[in-house]
Amino acid sequence: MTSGQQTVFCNQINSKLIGGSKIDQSLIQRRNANYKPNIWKYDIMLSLKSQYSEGKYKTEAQKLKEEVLCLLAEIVNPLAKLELIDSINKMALSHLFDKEIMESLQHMEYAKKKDSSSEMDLYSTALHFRIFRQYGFNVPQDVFLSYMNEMGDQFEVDANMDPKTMMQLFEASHLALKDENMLNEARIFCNKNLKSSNNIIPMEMPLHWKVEWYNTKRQISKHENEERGSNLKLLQLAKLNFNMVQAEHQKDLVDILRWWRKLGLIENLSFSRDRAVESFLWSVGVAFEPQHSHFRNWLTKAIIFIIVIDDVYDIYGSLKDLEIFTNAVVRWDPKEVEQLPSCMKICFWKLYDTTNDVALAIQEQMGWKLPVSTYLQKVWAEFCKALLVEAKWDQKGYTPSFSDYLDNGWKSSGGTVLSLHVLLGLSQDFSQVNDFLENEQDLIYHSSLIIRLCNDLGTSAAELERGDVSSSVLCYMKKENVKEDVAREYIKNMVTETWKKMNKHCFEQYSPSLRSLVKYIMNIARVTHFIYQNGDGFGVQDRETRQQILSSLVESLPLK
Ligand SMILES: CC(C)=CCC/C(C)=C/COP(=O)(O)OP(=O)(O)O
Ligand SMILES: [Mg+2]
Repeated sequence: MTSGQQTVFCNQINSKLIGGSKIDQSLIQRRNANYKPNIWKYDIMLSLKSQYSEGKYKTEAQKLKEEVLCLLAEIVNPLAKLELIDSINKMALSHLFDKEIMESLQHMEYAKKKDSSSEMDLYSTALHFRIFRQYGFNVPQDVFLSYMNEMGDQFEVDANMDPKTMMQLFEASHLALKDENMLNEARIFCNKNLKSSNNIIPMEMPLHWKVEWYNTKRQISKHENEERGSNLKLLQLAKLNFNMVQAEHQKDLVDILRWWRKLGLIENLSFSRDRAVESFLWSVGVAFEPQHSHFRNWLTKAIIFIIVIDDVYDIYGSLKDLEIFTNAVVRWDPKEVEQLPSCMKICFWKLYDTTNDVALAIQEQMGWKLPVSTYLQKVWAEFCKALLVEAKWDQKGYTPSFSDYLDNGWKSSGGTVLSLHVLLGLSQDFSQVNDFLENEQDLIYHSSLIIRLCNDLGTSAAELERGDVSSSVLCYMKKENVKEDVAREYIKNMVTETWKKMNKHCFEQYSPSLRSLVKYIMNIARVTHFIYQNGDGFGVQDRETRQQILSSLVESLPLK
């Protein structure tokens, strides 16, 4: 039976059953997505233990940190200082030097204002522009004006410029805001020229879209190859810090796997993905800093449930089941699931218990008296309601309009669930959570939209094959009557435009703690880029995702 026929069959059963009578579960045909089983041997993962938790390494790292601080203070040349800051960031050390980097940049900005005659070449301009924007300084795009043609609508520079400059310009152009035409031109110019010189410089995702922690080892080895004497201490610190932070992540992972095994959920859901390790990798990508262990624990649990519940809606549940399940989540009431098949009952109970436990843990950890579970429950309800809308479309074989699809799709992406965990787990106080929800909603929306678009770009092929009809790729193809490759290009462009809208939050006058919340929410979008860059990194987890897990969570760096 094809999946389309299955859907029809399911609908007939649904219409027979709706009307209050008890559901005969044996009559319902269930789908199966044939997702591969978990590839990680939990016993081996549970035995992960790193020597880098030992106190002696902390002392060594502190000494190296002080030496790098001296280096940062000593460098007078602005370009050399910016390059050092760039290296610190790329090797995931920025959290150790946040205050000093900010002070250095403020000082540099002041000095530049005093001496505005100093000329910069394109490489320095682009580096300066990117680093300052990253730290919230409102550098105008006009710094690139002298590289534009007279009309100001095209980049007029040598396309054979040295690769280092081209890469720097490429990176800078991704910090553009909406309607910044010069930066848009710069991006188009670099994309075109980098593509044609693909053999010399491999085409990459821009740094601004990359997950800092996933990229750290590569950056360390790049620096090692280009090593200049003065940066030796920085390199030593980066390697040691990587191993020490990884040791913390390993402890977190062990905690999560113990919880996951004890929960005993997946044994009851044969159709669903068992992705505890991959979900943990996701939360490491959102906040890798060692002090955020609790947050990673809470977020990983949420991600595991997003995946499982998504499978319940996309694969297993009949429409009647899904309406009951959604209603139970909306009412947050275990009594509502009586009529469901046992696996869905168990899924609800486990979600209910886990969410309430996480809410209590957040309250305890943060010292809040407010009922955090109400916030979490609401966001789970919104997620399930959006999944129900998609399930109805799919099971009826109905393709929504592109805009209707996206209006629902950003909610079904799970981005709001993830973002709320960021706010609850990483805010300074509860008023900050409420302020953020009131004033910065668009950031949550845009980050969620990127999840939806990247997910659709990565998974639509398999979903189309399975007979699912809701995907931005398909909706756009139908709306515009175009082929798949045209739709994919359009959606890729939408991702770029959405980043521009998110970038505006880089330049708001935020407090440092609010600035980091913005960064963590943007990190959600960055992880999505990684997971779905070459297809479905969650569904098919034995390629890039596996490599990244080994590299980030399992294998330490040899220290010479
Ligand atoms: C953990 C997070 C936030 C994941 C990203 C989006 C998501 C809901 C994936 C579920 O898998 P899927 O590929 O089956 O998604 P969908 O069914 O929505 O297409
Ligand atoms: Mg799905």
